[in-house]
Amino acid sequence: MQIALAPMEGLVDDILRDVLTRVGGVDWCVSEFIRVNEQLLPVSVFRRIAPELDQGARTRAGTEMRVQLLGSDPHWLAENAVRACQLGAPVIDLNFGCPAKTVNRSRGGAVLLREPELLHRIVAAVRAAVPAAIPVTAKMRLGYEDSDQALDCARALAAGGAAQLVVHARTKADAYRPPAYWEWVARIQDVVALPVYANGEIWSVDDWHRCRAVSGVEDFMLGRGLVARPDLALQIAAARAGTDYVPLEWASIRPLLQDYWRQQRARLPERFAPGRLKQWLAWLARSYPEAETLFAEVRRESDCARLDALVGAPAQ
Ligand SMILES: Cc1cc2nc3c(=O)[nH]c(=O)nc-3n(C[C@H](O)[C@H](O)[C@H](O)COP(=O)(O)O)c2cc1C
Repeated sequence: MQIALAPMEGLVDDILRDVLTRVGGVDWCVSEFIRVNEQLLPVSVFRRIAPELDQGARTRAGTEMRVQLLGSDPHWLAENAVRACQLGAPVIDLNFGCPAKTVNRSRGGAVLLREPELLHRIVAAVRAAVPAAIPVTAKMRLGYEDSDQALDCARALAAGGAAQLVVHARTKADAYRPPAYWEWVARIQDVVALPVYANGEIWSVDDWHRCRAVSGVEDFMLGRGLVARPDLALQIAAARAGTDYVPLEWASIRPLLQDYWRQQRARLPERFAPGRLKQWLAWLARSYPEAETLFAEVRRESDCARLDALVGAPAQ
């Protein structure tokens, strides 16, 4: 079984990847998407979105970080994939699932799922351009309005040379509304010979048990569930191994939040750092009552020094 941390643009940046992968149980993670238009992006863009490239494409915990590209032009995706590889990307992941309006108006993300033939051309172009040793992988939703073409899309990605497929088991029209249709992961795995990961709505070990039973696959990608409960991957690994595991309590999570805040504060201007803190804390508040209390205290606070006092200093 492999467990991956999902790419989440605007939320799972390198700092959160650092903190979450240090908790453990995550086999690999992915950068936020790098938007590719009709140009070769400067090296600085890759370094900004995927700073781990400068440390062997690994988080501090040693977890592999893959680079995700999003776009619709096979040629320019291939050119930028080559650059990412030159900078050290161990895997190129292609995003065919982003539901954001701006992204889809300019033809990227989930809208491409209406055109399986284009999916094939994109993967094939990237596959042909990057070194043979670098896997090209894909992440897809089930479709745009409906899942009528889901199997065709998966087949097209496989035929184009994708080495692995993550299926976020919902259409663009479903947005993030539960449920996730894990049965579609099984249908997709039936028609392609590459490893398929199930993704969507795994918030707990119980969800994982059900997802595993319904999808039939053995590999999983966790997004919001892991952001809200940082040891979810460890909980799942223990459940799979049949070993005892005591879930982390807030006393163990709080130092992670403190470290996250310290890193965000060191990087961001004072007016942006509080937003980042509140964003993660809002997710943690779903799992830990103490985080809910802390969130209520910080939500209207924008002064970084006062937030330092509320969040507390990380133990050195
Ligand atoms: C805030 C946010 C940002 C996301 N950004 C990306 C992204 O950059 N690339 C991508 O492939 N998927 C992105 N996704 C989708 C997630 O990777 C994942 O497929 C989705 O959240 C479902 O999994 P979950 O239910 O475990 O969260 C994003 C999702 C959210 C909520």
